[in-house]
Amino acid sequence: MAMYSRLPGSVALITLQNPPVNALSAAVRQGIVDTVQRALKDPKVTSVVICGQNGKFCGGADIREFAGPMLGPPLVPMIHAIEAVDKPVAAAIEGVALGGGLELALGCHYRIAHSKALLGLPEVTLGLLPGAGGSQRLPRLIGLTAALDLITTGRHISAAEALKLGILDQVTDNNVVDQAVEFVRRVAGQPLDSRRLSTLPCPCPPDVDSLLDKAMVKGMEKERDLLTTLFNSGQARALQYAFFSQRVVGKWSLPSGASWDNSAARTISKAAVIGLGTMGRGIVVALALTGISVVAVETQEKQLAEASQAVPAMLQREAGRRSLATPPGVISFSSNLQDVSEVELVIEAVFEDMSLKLQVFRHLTSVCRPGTLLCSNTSGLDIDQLAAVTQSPGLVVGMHFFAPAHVMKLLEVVYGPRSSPEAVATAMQLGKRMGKVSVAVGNCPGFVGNRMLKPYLEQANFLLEEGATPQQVDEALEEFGFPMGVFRMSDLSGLDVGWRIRKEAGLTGPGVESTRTRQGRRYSPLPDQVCEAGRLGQKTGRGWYQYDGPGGRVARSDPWVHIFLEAYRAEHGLVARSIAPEEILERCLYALINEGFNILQDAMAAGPEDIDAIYVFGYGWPRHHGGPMFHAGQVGLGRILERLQHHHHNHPDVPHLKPSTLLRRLVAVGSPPVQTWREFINKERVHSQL
Ligand SMILES: CCC/C=C/C(=O)SCCNC(=O)CCNC(=O)[C@H](O)C(C)(C)COP(=O)([O-])OP(=O)([O-])OC[C@H]1O[C@@H](n2cnc3c(N)ncnc32)[C@H](O)[C@@H]1OP(=O)([O-])[O-]
Repeated sequence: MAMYSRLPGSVALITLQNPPVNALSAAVRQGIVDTVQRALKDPKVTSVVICGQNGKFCGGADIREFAGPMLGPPLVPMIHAIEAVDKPVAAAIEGVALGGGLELALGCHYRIAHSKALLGLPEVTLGLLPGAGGSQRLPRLIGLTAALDLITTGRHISAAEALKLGILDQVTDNNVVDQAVEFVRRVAGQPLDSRRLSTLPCPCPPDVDSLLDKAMVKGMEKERDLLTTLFNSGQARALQYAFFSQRVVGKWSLPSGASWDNSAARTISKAAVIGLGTMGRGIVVALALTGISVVAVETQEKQLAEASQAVPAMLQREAGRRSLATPPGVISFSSNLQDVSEVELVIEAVFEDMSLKLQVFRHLTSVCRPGTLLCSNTSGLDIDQLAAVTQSPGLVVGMHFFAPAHVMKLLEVVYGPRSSPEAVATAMQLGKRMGKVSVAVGNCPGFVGNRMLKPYLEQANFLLEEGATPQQVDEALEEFGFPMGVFRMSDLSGLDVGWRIRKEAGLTGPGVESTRTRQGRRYSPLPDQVCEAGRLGQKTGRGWYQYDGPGGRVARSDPWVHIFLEAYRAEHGLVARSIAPEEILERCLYALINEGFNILQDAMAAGPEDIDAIYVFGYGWPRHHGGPMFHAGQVGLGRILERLQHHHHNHPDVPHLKPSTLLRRLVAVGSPPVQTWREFINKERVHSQL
C-alpha cells in the first residue's frame, strides 16, 4: 500500500507501507500508481515527496512474488511515470534503498537520504539484474565505471559514498522527510528535464567506442529481455531461495516445541574461551569484535605466549577489514582455568578428544558460578556425554564454528536431549551478534554438516579405487561450482584429522586387518595409507597432491599418487575403468543428499533450509545451486531416487547409497516443492510414516 497525505502548503507526501522493508509488492505498486496520479491531478500540489514507513525507504521488489505470476502494475512503467511528472518528485531515503527501491529513487527527480541509509543494486546476488531501469539510469547519473561496480558487485554503500558518487543530492542527520519537503519546496518551478535520468546521454569514458554508445540507446529494451531470461533461470530461483533460507534458519524450532519466539535468550557480556589453537583464537576474535569481554585460557605456556601475540594482531586486522576504529571487546589471557569463574558463558575449544573435553567440562562445572552456559566447539562429539558430567546439563550446548572462526559465516548450535531452550536461544543469539548464520541442529555424530560430508568423502575414495584420479574427481566438483574439490579440500584441512577419527572408531590402526570391508561394509583404506606414508596434506607439502613445500598452497599432480593408486588396485585385483564426470557428481552429491534426507527424517535438522544454509555458508556449496536439498528438488526427486537405487544395486555393501525412506515418501506423493517439505515431514511424523 501507499498512503497519500497533503502537507500544509503544496507538498504531497506518499508513504510506502509494507512492513518490514516496504518491498514493492503488487499492492504497493498499485498504491504508488494511484497516489502519483492523485498528486498530478491536484492543482494545489506543486511538488511530491516519496518516503517509506517505519524508517525504511524500500528494500526493493518483493522477492516473495518472484515465484508466482506477475500481478498488479509493472515496475518499469510505474517508475517511468514518476520520472515524467511535471512537478518535482523527491525520494526521502531512510534505512535502505536497495534494488527496486533505489531504482524507484532514480526515477524521482531528487534524492535526499539520511546519513545512516544504505543504498545499492543487489539484484546480482539474487540472479537478476537491476531490471526496473536501474541498469540504464545509474550509468547515466554516475558514469559507466562506477555504475558497473555497483551493479556487478551488488554491494551496499553508505549515504556518504552515494553522495560522493553523485547518486544523492543531499545527506542529512536530521528528519529526512522534513529535509526533502523543504528541498522540493525550494526547487518547485525549476525545469526538470535535466533530472529525468533515462533521457540523458551516458557519460562514457573516452575509450569506450561508439558501439557501446549505440547499445546504451537500446538499453531499456535489452534490460527487459535479459531480465526475462534471468527470471526464468534456475540460478535465480536458487539464489532467491538462498536469501530466504538464510532468514528461515533464524526462526529455529526444536522437536520439544521450544522455538525462537517462545524462548528467551540471555545477553552475554563476559565470556571465556578454553584452548587457544587455531579454532580458539578465531573464536576469541569473533567474540571481541561484538564487544564482549573475553578471558582467553590456554594451559600450555608456549601456546599461550604465541596466542597472546597472534590474537591481538588478528583482531586488529579483522577490525580494520570491518572499518571499526578500535575493536570493541577487551581480551585478557590466562593459563589458569580458575580465571573463568566470573564469566557468563564458556566456549571450550580444546583438542578434539572426548576424554580431554570431559576433563575440561568437569573442571568448568566446579569453577564457574551456577548458571554459566557451557558450550563446546566440538565438530561432532556427543554433547550429551559432556552435559552428563556437569551440574546443570540444561546449560550445555554445542557451538560448532568453522575455521577460521572469525571469518566463516556458519555456526552450528547443537542441542542435546537435555539442553534448555534458554541455552539454545542464547547461543543462537550470540551467533547472530557475531554476524553468523546460526543453525540449530540435533546431537548426532558429525551433527549435520560433517555427517553429510562422510558419505561424500567415502564415495570420492571409492571412485579412486575404481579408476578415477584425484584431479578428475576435483575437476568434476569444481566444474559444478565448489571452490575446491574434495581432495584439494582434504589436503588443505589436513588428512590426519579424519585418520584420527577412523582410528578412534576402530576402523584402522594396529591390529586392524587391511581389507576393503570393515565393520560389515565397504571401506577404502586409501586415505589411511596416504597418511601412513607421511603425507598429511598441505602442511607436509604432500597429500593427494604435491606442493612447493610444507605449507605450500598450489596443488600439482603428483606421480607418486598415480603409482600408488595403480599398485593399490593391482594388490586388490581392481581393474581401473574410465569414469565420467556425471558419475562422479552423482555418486558424491547424491550420497550426500541422501544423508540429508536421513537427517530430516531423524529430526536432526528442522527443515531443508537448515541443511542448505549449512552447506552454502560452511561447506562451499555453490550458492547458485541453492543447497543440496534445493538442488535435489531441481534435479527431480524421482531422478535422485532412481540413480541412488542404481548405484546401491551396484554397490550393495555401501549403506549410504540406500535411498532414505523420506526420499521415497516424497517421490510417492509426487515430489512436492522443497518449501513444503517441512510441513510434510511433520505430518508424516504425526502419522508415524517416518
Ligand atoms: C523486477 C526486477 C528489478 C528489481 C529487483 C529487486 O529489487 S530484487 C530485491 C533487491 N533487494 C534486496 O536484495 C534486498 C534484500 N534485503 C536485505 O538485504 C535485507 O533484508 C535488508 C538490508 C533490507 C534488511 O536487513 P535486516 O537484517 O534488517 O532484516 P532481514 O534481512 O532479516 O529482513 C527482514 C524481513 O524482510 C524480508 N525482506 C527483506 N527484503 C525483502 C524483499 N526485497 N522482498 C521480500 N521480503 C524481504 C526478509 O525476508 C525478512 O522477512 P521475515 O524473515 O521477517 O519474514
